[in-house]
Amino acid sequence: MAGVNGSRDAASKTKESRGRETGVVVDGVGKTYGGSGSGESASVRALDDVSFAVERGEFVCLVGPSGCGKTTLFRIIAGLIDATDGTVRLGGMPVTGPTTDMGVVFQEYHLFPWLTVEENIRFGLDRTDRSMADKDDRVTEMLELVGLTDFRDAYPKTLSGGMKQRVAIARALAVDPELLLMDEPFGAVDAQTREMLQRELLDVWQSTGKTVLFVTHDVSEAVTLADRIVVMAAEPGRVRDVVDVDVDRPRERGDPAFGKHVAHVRDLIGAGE
Ligand SMILES: Nc1ncnc2c1ncn2[C@@H]1O[C@H](COP(=O)(O)OP(=O)(O)OP(=O)(O)O)[C@@H](O)[C@H]1O
Repeated sequence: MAGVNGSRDAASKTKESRGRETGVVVDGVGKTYGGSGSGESASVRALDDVSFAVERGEFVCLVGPSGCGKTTLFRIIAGLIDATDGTVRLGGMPVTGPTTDMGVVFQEYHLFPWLTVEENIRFGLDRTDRSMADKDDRVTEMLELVGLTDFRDAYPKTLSGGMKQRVAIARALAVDPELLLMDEPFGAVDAQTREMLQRELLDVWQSTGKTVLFVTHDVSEAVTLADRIVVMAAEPGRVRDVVDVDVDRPRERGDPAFGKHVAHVRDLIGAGE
């Protein structure tokens, strides 16, 4: 099991080795919340000098203890909040706000309850200049991809949690983003559905070749899914290590190599607590 240093080197290596930078590069990102200067509110250093790169087509999971800044980092990468220091680049371009180059999936689905499954998937497409026929084809393709063709006209409230999350994934992928960015997407479903969604997500990833950055607090989930795992430490949030998951897919939880990776990542998370 190779531990790779998640330093600035990782960010620059990607750039150098490929000429043109692809995938995602998180470069020296820091975030300080609050601190009014009047002494009324103390500042919190949520992230400090976080650097790592996700290569194009790679599946990377981000794990760490509660409060290590996973949500903060996710929001910075998604362009929802600004970093205090450093930059995030996608395909070599700085991320300065939300962009259709990223499909974002949250734990809480965020579907529009007044729209059908089809209309939810079509939502982002309607903000592009694709032709109507192209949009129709894309929606049909996405419904097939996530196995919801028969639920095209259903409303979200009639769907199970797992089905809602499939709609959210289809909606995120519909505009053909470079990056699929996911924040604890399977955190609200039962264990059996979670395992099914994990298998389905791997199928989607393998068939689309998308770059995926997936935040989870579940180490087994990270070892099931990822090519590499970025392990964070808290106070301040920083990269402790980056672990290669060199276990063949499909991965079995009973496989000793799987267990070894889980134990290693748990040790890294526990170190220093
Ligand atoms: N809006 C905010 N204002 C001030 N402090 C914040 C804010 N959001 C987060 N923090 C602080 O920043 C640190 C990182 O929080 P964050 O929610 O990003 O961590 P996390 O790893 O996602 O935690 P969890 O796994 O518990 O959700 C924590 O100390 C938190 O209290």
